[in-house]
Amino acid sequence: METEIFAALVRRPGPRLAEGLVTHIERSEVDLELAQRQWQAYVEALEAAGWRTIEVEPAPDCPDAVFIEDAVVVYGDVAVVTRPGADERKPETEAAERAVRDLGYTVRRIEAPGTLDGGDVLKFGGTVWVGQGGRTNAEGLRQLGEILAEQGARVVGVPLTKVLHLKSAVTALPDGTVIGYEPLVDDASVWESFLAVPEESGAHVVLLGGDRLLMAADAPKSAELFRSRGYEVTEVDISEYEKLEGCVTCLSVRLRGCPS
Ligand SMILES: NC(=O)NCCC[C@H](N)C(=O)O
Repeated sequence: METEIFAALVRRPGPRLAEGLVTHIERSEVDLELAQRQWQAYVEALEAAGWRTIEVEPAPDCPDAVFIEDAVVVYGDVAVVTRPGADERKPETEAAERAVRDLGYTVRRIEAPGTLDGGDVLKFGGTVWVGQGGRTNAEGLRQLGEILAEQGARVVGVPLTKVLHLKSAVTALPDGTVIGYEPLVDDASVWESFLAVPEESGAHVVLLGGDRLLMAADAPKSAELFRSRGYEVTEVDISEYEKLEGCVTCLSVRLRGCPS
C-alpha cells in the first residue's frame, strides 16, 4: 500500500445551503453563489498548499453537508463515522462512510444512542479532547474513547456551552499550543499551553503542514499574532459559512497517511 500523506476530504455545498442549522447566532441571509465561490477558493488554498482534495459525493438534500468535518473522525488508519447530534444531519454520514471505506480506512461507527459531531473532536499529540454539552453526548464520547483507545489515544471530555462545537472555541497550533477566543472558551485550564487570540475566528486554524496555517480572513489581528510567532498564514474568506456557524476547520477532513 502506498502512503498518501496529504489528502483532504471536502464536500461541495448543495442548493439548500442557506437552510443550514443556526443555534448560537442569529440567522442572516446566505448568498449561495458567493458561498460556492468561497468553497472553490478554500479548495484551491488546500491544493496550493499541496493537498490533494477528494470530493465526497454531494448530499443535495442536506443543507449542512458541506461541513464534512462533522461526518467522520480520522485517527491513523481508522475512520470513525459519526452519528451527528442534529437529526437533520444524520443522513450526511452515508456517503462519507463510502468515501473513507473506498480509501482503505478501517471503518468504525458511533452507534445510537451515542451522538458525536467531528467538530467536537480536537486531536493533538495522542490526546483527543471532545466537547460535551452541545452535539456530542456522553455515550458518543464513551464510544469514541473505546475505539481510539485501541489506537493508543487518550480521549478526554471537556465542557462546552458557549459555541456550537469544541473547535468553534479552540484549535491547536503546530507546536501544540491551544488557541481560543476566551469569551467562548468554557475552561481554558484544560490545556497546559493556552494562548488567547483577539478575535473569534482567530481561534480556528487548519494545519497545512510544517509552519503553514489556513484561517478565515476576518481575524487579521490573530493572523498577525501567528505570523509574529513564525507561522506562514493563508487567509480565506468564508463569510457565508460563518453565517451558519461554520469555521475553516469544518470544511475539510485532512487525511495524513491515508491508507490507499
Ligand atoms: N465543525 C463545524 O464547526 N461545523 C459547523 C456546522 C454548522 C452547521 N450549521 C450546524 O449547525 O451543524
